[in-house]
Amino acid sequence: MGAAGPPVAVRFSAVVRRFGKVTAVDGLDLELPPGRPVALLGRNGAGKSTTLSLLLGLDRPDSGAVRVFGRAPGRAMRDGLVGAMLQDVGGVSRVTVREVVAMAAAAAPRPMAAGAAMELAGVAELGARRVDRLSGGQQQRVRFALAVVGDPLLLVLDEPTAALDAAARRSFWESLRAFADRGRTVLFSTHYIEEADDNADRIVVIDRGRIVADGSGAHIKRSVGGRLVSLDLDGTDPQRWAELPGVLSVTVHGDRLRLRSADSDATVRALAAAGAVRGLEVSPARLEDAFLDLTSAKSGPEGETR
Ligand SMILES: Nc1ncnc2c1ncn2[C@@H]1O[C@H](COP(=O)(O)OP(=O)(O)OP(=O)(O)O)[C@@H](O)[C@H]1O
Repeated sequence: MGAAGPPVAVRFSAVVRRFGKVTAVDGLDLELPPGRPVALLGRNGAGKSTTLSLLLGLDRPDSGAVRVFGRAPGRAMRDGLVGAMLQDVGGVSRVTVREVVAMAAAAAPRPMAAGAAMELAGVAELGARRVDRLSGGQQQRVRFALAVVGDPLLLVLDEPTAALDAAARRSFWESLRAFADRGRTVLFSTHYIEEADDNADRIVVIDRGRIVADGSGAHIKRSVGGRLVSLDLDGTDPQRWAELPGVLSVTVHGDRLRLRSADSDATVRALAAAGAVRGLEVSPARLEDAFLDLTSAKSGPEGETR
């Protein structure tokens, strides 16, 4: 922890992690200042879980370094600075919610009251219930209570809402924001850009183990930019449109062709000249489009990715 300015919560320096031929994390440089919710966004297999495992000291990089509040990840965990909610946490049987949260509190160096963690997670009224008899959504909330009861400075969550329905998601994010409002750093992974945009101040987009965008939702949208020109597929190879003026990328969604364009007027003129105007629409690029563009195997010309 340096004397100048606040300490960095998380620092990845040139981190590489390979599994056989797969490079799951590919030279990752990332710095998170304390006190903000940050989303790690990427599609399946992008390297999110591996990144979080390295951060938690559950795995080690092949090269590069990971530091959490200036300490080795394992040390930071043992010092109670980090709380985690991972994807595959085995169920606990026979104990009640209150018991399991109290046990976790007893194991932490400087916990909050078990009741406070249950309150924060929205499981205060489930205290006397057996954990193994709760619904999936309720169990997820208990896991959240277990992750926060140590009152960690950094909370790490791997796809925390994967198994939740819409209502459970909403209340989960409320709990998470309430925790972040205590000035804690929160890093969560997700597949969903809307979820990232709604619940994080900063979105780090990762693809093939590399950061392809980093900033607010608005920043990411701007950095991808452009407008979306969509039209009905005409049965020809979509690739033929990749070379049209302005076109940054070409994707196919159902029976629609989507061209993201830096100059939609020029793209539309070229399409019209080629007689391809069926169902033509021009719209601003949405956040979802930006994400797809950043992370889908590019079918158009390689775009600037940062
Ligand atoms: N223990 C492992 N052994 C072999 N390959 C692995 C291992 N862990 C991860 N990988 C591979 O590394 C890549 C990144 O996986 P990772 O689980 O980090 O991605 P992810 O972004 O978390 O994906 P998801 O959203 O599906 O959980 C994938 O290609 C995956 O198959």
